[in-house]
Amino acid sequence: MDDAATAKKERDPAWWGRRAWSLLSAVRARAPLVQCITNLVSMDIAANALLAAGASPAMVHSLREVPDFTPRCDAVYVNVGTLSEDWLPSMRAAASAGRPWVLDPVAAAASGFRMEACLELLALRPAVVRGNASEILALANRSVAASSNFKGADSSHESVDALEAAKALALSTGSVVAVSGAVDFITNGEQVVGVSNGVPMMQKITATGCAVTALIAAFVAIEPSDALVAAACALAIFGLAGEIGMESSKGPASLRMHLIDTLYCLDEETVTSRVKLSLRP
Ligand SMILES: Nc1ncnc2c1ncn2[C@@H]1O[C@H](COP(=O)(O)OP(=O)(O)O)[C@@H](O)[C@H]1O
Ligand SMILES: Cc1ncsc1CCOP(=O)(O)O
Ligand SMILES: [Mg+2]
Repeated sequence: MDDAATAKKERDPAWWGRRAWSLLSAVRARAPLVQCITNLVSMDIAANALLAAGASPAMVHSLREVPDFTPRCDAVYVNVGTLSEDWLPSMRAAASAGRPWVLDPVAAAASGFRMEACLELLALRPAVVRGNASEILALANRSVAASSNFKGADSSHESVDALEAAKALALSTGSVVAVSGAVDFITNGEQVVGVSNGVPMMQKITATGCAVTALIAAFVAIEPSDALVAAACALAIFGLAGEIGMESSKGPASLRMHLIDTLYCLDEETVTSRVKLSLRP
């Protein structure tokens, strides 16, 4: 049996269930410190998602604090959602501080300034870049939106539309690329993992994408040598929390609350039996 066939056989649903549970358990046990340089919209939900999962969020943005603070962090999370010229130097410095870090390229195609910033940050080799399909397509094509269906921070594409772009971006950058959507795809350019947890209502809560990227940073802090598995398991756990949270929710506001509560309460039986991850052919 060749390596790919062996990996596929080992990574059956039970294997993924055990991995997802062991990474969530390790986050709870070790409470990784995650520096977040994230947009103003997402700060609350990203910090609360990290806390509910067991990590320690710190929204520390000042360039002057990076030399003292960032080296003490277990991971760094950079998100360009409300990018300004003032924040970019802190993002560069934190990304260059030698800690594992992840990038969320919110609305990458919104402007030349934002696209250039994202490409510059990508060149600093994040362990993972997680975006929606439109963001990953724009980054792979290095293109600022021209079309009338551009929706800013929201996606106007399905995740599957960006799968080939994600693989190409992963190969050209050396980062793991995660495309979120109805099915999340996570790839290092060679292997592709699909995650089928989640509910459509998650798109109706602002900054759920930002929050799941923060969670990816916490999982990467625990498993820096396997960012593909860390990112896939974080997406599955977050999606599962959304799925279970939806059972008690009437709409986006109550889902936001129940998702965070569920993230806090997830147990081994629920995680191992309900995460839906698979290695794609
Ligand atoms: N149609 C969907 N069905 C199930 N889960 C979804 C769907 N769309 C998004 N999600 C989930 O919502 C979260 C945010 O993803 P997404 O909306 O794609 O990101 P963004 O907020 O950056 O646009 C992810 O966990 C993703 O899996
Ligand atoms: C609405 C908005 N505007 C700038 S950042 C932001 C939040 C985007 O969050 P997400 O990418 O998770 O939808
Ligand atoms: Mg987003």
